[in-house]
Amino acid sequence: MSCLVKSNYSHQLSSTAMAMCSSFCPQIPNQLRARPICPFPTKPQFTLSVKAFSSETSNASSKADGLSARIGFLGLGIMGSPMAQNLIKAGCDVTVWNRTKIKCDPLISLGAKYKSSPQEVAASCDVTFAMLANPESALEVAIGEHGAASGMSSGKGYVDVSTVDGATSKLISGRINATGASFLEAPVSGSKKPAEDGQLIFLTAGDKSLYELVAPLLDIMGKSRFFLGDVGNGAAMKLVVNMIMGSMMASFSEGLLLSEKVGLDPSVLVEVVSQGAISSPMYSTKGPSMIQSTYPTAFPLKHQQKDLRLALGLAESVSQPTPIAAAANELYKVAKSHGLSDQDFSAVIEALKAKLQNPPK
Ligand SMILES: NC(=O)C1=CN([C@@H]2O[C@H](COP(=O)(O)OP(=O)(O)OC[C@H]3O[C@@H](n4cnc5c(N)ncnc54)[C@H](OP(=O)(O)O)[C@@H]3O)[C@@H](O)[C@H]2O)C=CC1
Ligand SMILES: O=CC(=O)O
Repeated sequence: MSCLVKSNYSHQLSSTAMAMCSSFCPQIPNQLRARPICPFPTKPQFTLSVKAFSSETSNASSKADGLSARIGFLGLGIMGSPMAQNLIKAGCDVTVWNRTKIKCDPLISLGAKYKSSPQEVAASCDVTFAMLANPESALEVAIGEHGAASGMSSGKGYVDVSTVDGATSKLISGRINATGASFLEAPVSGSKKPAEDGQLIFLTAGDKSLYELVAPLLDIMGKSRFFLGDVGNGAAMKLVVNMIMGSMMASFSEGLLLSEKVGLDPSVLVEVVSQGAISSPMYSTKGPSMIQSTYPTAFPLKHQQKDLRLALGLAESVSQPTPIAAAANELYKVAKSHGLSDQDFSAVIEALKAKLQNPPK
């Protein structure tokens, strides 16, 4: 396993690193170049890999001359839109597709190209990212009719950043590899704001060469990246992290409601929690709106429940007891059944309120 973190690097990029960064994103503005957005290791290992993406030219030097990698982005929801936007703002050549076409428009106005199917995006790009809702949509977009796989071929790369289970990821990987292309799973930890701020954490696994090749792009969208080995390990890491997060939010919800019931001010609870050993940015950012019973969506509740469901499946596959996550999952299911799927996952607190626990007959 290896991990690279933006802040671990010197803010002064080596000239080689800058040249490599430029080969992907030739128009990175100077103010971004001054920041450590392309934190290469001191020994860049990209020269040969860059050639692999250069489908219109066969030598790396012409690539460095400005024939930048063409990047596809499939899925422009809460996460995909800001991620693609950061690539565009960094000067990358980005082609977008989204099932609901209108969500492409803001990115097209920023300079993105548009293609009308995942197949066309993959066919016209060197590396294609996909950020989709769940295993079903990730499969449909990757290997369904007019899916990305049908536009892939040797020398191209497919990077799935959606949160799915390992079996889904392996299925997609197999179909992508069968075209001669490379596959990397790279689910992200971090929500809407980290996506906007380029502060995501990438949990990658699969083709190491592709990982190294797209590292400068991951560094535009994120603050750190882990390479975890074989396909399935990135998905598993993401599901374990989100299993913990879902349980934490359910427990926090119980605490907020209990504090209020016994006459305490839940805002003070949020403050106390924020100063102690269980402090988490999640509690301090979401606590105040939860107290107001408002749940502006950053991470949709339906996705958190999907992640708990997939994590429970993962746990079952290795006979690992996870009773706390199982209980939390039931709460998210209750919340979903009351129409809260598209609210932020902090709306799980509603499932603990008497009116939802004992709905009127
Ligand atoms: N939001 C967050 O905080 C985080 C989310 N994630 C994960 O990232 C992924 C995306 O999340 P997020 O952006 O929040 O989700 P959204 O619900 O905002 O976006 C989902 C995307 O998937 C597309 N989609 C859904 N079903 C299909 C389908 N059948 N065919 C084609 N496209 C489809 C949607 O297209 P359309 O616009 O047409 O509906 C949209 O582009 C999920 O796996 C989630 O678990 C990971 C980290 C944080
Ligand atoms: O998957 C959600 C997140 O915040 O990470």
